[in-house]
Amino acid sequence: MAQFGDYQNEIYLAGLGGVQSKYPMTFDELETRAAQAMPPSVLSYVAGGAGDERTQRANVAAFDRWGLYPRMFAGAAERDLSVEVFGDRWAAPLFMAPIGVIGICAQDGHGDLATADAAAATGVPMVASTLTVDPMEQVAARFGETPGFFQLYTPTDRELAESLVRRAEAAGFKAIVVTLDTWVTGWRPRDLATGNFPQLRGNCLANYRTDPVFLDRLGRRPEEDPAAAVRLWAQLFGNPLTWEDLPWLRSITKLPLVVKGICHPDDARRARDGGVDGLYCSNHGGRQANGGIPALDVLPDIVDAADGLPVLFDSGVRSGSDVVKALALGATAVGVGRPYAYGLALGGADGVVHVLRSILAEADLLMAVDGYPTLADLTRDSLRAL
Ligand SMILES: Cc1cc2nc3c(=O)[nH]c(=O)nc-3n(C[C@H](O)[C@H](O)[C@H](O)COP(=O)(O)O)c2cc1C
Ligand SMILES: CCCCCCC(=O)C(=O)O
Repeated sequence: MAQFGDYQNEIYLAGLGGVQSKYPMTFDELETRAAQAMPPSVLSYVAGGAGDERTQRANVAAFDRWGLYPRMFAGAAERDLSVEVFGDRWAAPLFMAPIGVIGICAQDGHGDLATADAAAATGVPMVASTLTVDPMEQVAARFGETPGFFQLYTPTDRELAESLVRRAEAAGFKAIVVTLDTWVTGWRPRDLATGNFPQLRGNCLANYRTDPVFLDRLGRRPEEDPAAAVRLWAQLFGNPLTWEDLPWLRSITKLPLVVKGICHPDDARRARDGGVDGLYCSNHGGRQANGGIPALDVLPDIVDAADGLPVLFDSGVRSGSDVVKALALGATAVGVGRPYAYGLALGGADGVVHVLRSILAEADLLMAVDGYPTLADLTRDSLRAL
């Protein structure tokens, strides 16, 4: 049985490692090299966060407060990391978190498609943002056998929202992830300094530009009047949802519905009672609210409140050992964010594949070394607070 840890041998055999390694072997090196490769405004968009980025750093530091107990005589020669999520069996409990405008991270500007190619190559699902450079149908067509989710930024115009969801269903996405924490962008000093938001907005409209309801609202094709398309931005993006909207969201799709941004157990319970199929514990990587709580710290409370519903998690995941810790704290599957954007900037689809395979290999080898052959073996008792 092939194991994710086999990537270690592949790296040795292919000579990908060493001082002049083709790809970085640590997150720090990945970030440094990506920073050299990315245009400054794209780097500020990806790397930056809210305020002085305290929460962003705290997300990462939270993982250091947990240690995994090594267990002996566990015979973990073979590991099974597979997990069932909404009826599909994933080879590993890892997915790519939605990254809006990811297209611009690739050198050819089509990073959405390259990310989808990486999903197809690795079996690691992509959650495709509403805000893509290429339309969702083209993204989904590249997934191959790998399932993909569609992340919805809910437009104020409900008919437009419903149209996006219908298209996601038709394109074969397997779940709808509604992001709740970003109906307006937070205070992001790096983006303010580079002034890149107008350019970003112009680059993420593919799903709207190809939408029949949007085109109907516009009256003519956006190519004929790009300024009008941009003026419509406020209606596309700025919808402060309330609990009153949940029954409507639930009603517009038969696909599994997941709500992203859940970091309080009361919200988790209320969403569960409102009929969602999954909770997504995330503080948006500290990009939205500064001075908050690391997402990992609230994960166990969300898992308890979920009462058996799947809980997706992201924010601060930088390595395979981070993935293992989040799983031990109860996550059903763990999302990688910034690291794969950096992989994309460095090496296109190949770069993303390397980042994902490295994270999976580290997680797998850690489970081998520390004696956890299956995900079921990883529990809160596997961890010790440091
Ligand atoms: C450049 C960038 C763009 C993002 N765009 C979206 C988005 O369109 N939709 C969404 O739900 N989350 C978005 N996120 C948040 C990610 O899904 C995820 O929550 C975050 O990256 C986790 O933090 P980390 O990357 O530091 O681990 C974005 C994150 C980054 C870095
Ligand atoms: C004008 C681009 C806004 C992009 C918002 C995407 C996002 O969620 C993020 O965190 O950035």
